[in-house]
Amino acid sequence: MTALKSKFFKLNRLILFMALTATVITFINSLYSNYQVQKEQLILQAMEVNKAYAKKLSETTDVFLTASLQQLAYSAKKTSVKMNSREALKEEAERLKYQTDTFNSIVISDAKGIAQATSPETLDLVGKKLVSTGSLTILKDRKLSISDPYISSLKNLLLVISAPIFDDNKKYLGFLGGTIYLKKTNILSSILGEHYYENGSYIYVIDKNKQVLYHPSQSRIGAYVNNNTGIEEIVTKKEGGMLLTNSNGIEMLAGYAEVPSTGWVVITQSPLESTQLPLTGIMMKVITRTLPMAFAVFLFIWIFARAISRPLQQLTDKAKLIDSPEVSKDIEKIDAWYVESLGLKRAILSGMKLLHRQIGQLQHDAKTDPLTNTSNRRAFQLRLEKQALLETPFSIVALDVDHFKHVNDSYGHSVGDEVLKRLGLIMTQCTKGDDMIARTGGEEFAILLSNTPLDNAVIFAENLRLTISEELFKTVGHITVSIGIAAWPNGSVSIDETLSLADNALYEAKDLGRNRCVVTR
Ligand SMILES: Nc1nc2c(ncn2[C@@H]2O[C@H](COP(=O)(O)OP(=O)(O)OP(=O)(O)O)[C@@H](O)[C@H]2O)c(=O)[nH]1
Repeated sequence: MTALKSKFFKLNRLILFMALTATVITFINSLYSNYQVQKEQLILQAMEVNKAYAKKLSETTDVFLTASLQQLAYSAKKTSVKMNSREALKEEAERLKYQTDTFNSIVISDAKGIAQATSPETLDLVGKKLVSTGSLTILKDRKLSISDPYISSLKNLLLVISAPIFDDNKKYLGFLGGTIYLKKTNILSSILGEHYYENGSYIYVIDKNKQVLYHPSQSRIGAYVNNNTGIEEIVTKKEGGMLLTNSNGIEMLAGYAEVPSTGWVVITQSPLESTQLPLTGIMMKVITRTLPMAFAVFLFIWIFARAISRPLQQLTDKAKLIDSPEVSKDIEKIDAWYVESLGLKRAILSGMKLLHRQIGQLQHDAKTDPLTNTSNRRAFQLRLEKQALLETPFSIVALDVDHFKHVNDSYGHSVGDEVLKRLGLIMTQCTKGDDMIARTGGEEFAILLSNTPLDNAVIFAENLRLTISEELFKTVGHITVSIGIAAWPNGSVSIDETLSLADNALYEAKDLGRNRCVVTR
């Protein structure tokens, strides 16, 4: 990953992105499922309403047809004695026609199919033979019946509700028929037409042959329904609900129910689209009610995520300053409140501790002579530079073991080492905290006496020389040392020159016979 990318992908931003994505996805998902559920509910409801409505209308139609048949049957019984009087028959026809709005016209025929009376009279059929298919079927069947629709001799699309007329000896005398003109205002249109919905809903009635008996659009009456996707199921099942595409290609929710006395089917249909109209309003309500919660969830995730990221962010920031000695204290203060962050904090702290310890060890090693555990030449040089910087006065005591080669040669190198170690200890015991002892060569040492004037340094050096000469070294016995002393400041002499002056004094001490102190003033 490039540096640019890694800078962009900050934990805070990632968490914000995660919180936002989670909230938006949840919100959209909940909206979508709500939408689907509401849609299904609305469809189911509309379907149930249409089914119930179709059932109710089919029952109403059935009640009307049954009542009409009863009415005609009763009238036919009364008419049997009037068959010889056209006047009486005319009166009965008039009564049936005008007493109720049930029929568009009434025809009373004799057994041969000759019309004996009509109402209204304008039909102009009296005395004429009825030749329409409907009339011939009625004459043949001789029973209470409701005909299939047919086109009459007067070119009306009609159906006939008829009752046979028998005398007391069961002799067939003719029939009494009430017609319903399907394409004109009729009782069916009165029963069904007063029921209508808004939003493109409508009712229609078909017979067993899928021929339309009633439809709000008059041009459809008498036509056969063929290009409706659900019509086969409707005529087979006779009762139920379904989604279909009507003859105009519109998706409709249909409920349908059979009229038991005729086998007709009443169908109520409403456009699928109109049933979904309330959806927008419902969804708006869902959105306005869900949004505050979604916002609260987002806020909660964000705040919580920030709380999770905070200790990690702080640990990262502090870990960058790992070389600073103060940073451990800052890391200690970080509130690592959950297990992983606490583990990380502890790991960083112990890592830092280890690192500082190792750095300390390395620093110590870089400045220390491993044999005598005194400082080395490099550390001594740095100390001199510091003295110069702070302009603190000091004295240098340069010390060299006399005839050390003889020690090595006589007792071995390791005995010589032990002598050097012991010397280091003796010098340490003789100096103060602020002084520095360094091994500057094989058997050479230099001691920096801080804030010590030359006279005091001479006293110190003389004491040290005596202490060493009185010391009984293991295996070796007594040894002596030669010492050169110089002090700073000393006129225009530099600090480096001061060390050389001490060295020179030491060589002089050697030359003068060893085991002595020589001062450079
Ligand atoms: N055991 C031991 N010997 C060392 C060490 N460093 C240097 N020497 C020995 O110290 C001796 C120094 O010898 P020289 O330079 O001749 O000096 P000296 O014998 O002390 O004689 P003067 O200084 O003239 O009195 C040599 O034999 C070195 O091998 C060390 O770390 N351990």
